[in-house]
Amino acid sequence: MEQQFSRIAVKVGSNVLTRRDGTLDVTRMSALVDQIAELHKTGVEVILVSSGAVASGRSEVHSAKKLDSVDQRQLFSAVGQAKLINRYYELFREHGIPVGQVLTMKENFATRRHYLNQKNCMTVMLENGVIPIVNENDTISVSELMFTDNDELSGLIASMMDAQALIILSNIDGIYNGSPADPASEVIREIGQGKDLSSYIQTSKSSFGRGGMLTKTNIARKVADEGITVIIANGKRDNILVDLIQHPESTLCTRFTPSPEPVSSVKKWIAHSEGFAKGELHINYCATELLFSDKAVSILPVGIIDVIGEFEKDDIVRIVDFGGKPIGVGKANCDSTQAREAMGKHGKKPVVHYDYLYIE
Ligand SMILES: Nc1ncnc2c1ncn2[C@@H]1O[C@H](COP(=O)(O)OP(=O)(O)O)[C@@H](O)[C@H]1O
Ligand SMILES: N[C@@H](CCC(=O)OP(=O)(O)O)C(=O)O
Repeated sequence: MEQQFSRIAVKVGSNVLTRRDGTLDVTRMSALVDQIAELHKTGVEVILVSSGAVASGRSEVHSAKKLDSVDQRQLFSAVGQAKLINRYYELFREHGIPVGQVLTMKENFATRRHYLNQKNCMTVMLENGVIPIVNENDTISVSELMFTDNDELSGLIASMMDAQALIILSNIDGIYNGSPADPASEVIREIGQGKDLSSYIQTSKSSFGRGGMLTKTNIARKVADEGITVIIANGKRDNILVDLIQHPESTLCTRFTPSPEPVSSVKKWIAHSEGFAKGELHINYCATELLFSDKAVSILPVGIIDVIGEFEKDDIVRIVDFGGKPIGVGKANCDSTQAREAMGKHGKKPVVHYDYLYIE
């Protein structure tokens, strides 16, 4: 049977991999590994983004003194990640598939150079038949250096690796159109572009999860807007991965319709760089109108009314419209002093070139 996708990213949430008492659910892991191995053997390249380090370390160490939340996370993840990757290594070895560990953090996506280094690492792994198993490096990513959760990380990875699909496996069948606990609620099967889901999403999270359904939904929409199919499905259901790929019509899940327009690799990087912005370019009404038209336009000094913050050439800057609303991000073509000097003037070089501009 012809398969729809040749490269996918699969994100497995903590709750899929852990039992209620917080111990690692090796039976579930084994079932997921069997499915990934089956897809791998049919020629689908899989990048696995796996949570579960903290959850699996929790049962291994019992500290004599009370630990604060940062110490706990660092201790449990250091122990738990070793346990997790060891299990994966053994399970994939039974299928004759080599795996490699990629531990990363938010900062590694901030500069284009680090970004491309990571991309190269995973590309060379895939080219050599190695399945990358990615997780956040929880031992050193604390507070503002942390990803919201691994859903955010999986979105960045799917985008960076030009995956055709991102499958987010949680402990729920998809996004419900009401409280998941309400029997009248149903799974929304397809979510088109521009659909606002905020009224459906409860703030509740599963017991070991970090971000909840809201981050999943936000990240899913952003990634789908880059032309990548995003699927949210239940990782606790038997054979879910294989069914999603081989029987997409009859398998329960929520699917985000991907944008039909391809987005360039550099624009994908910029799209996910909002959190690294070093400054702001405030633009006038006319420039805002032009940015939302069909034309490919750059941010020219003549349309800039204010430059906030200090930034260097190639830093990420936020684009703010005439009403003070952030509307996008871009890579600066000059530093903030040069931008201020050129502001409001005609005939000057773009401060952000169209190729390095992402408007939301
Ligand atoms: N409308 C909704 N549809 C589905 N799940 C929802 C909804 N609103 C809130 N949730 C909650 O989101 C949880 C999944 O998010 P999360 O706890 O982050 O999981 P994971 O650990 O897999 O990342 C579900 O278990 C559910 O309790
Ligand atoms: N890096 C953490 C993942 C935490 C996290 O984001 O969990 P989840 O919300 O279940 O995807 C770990 O491995 O425990």
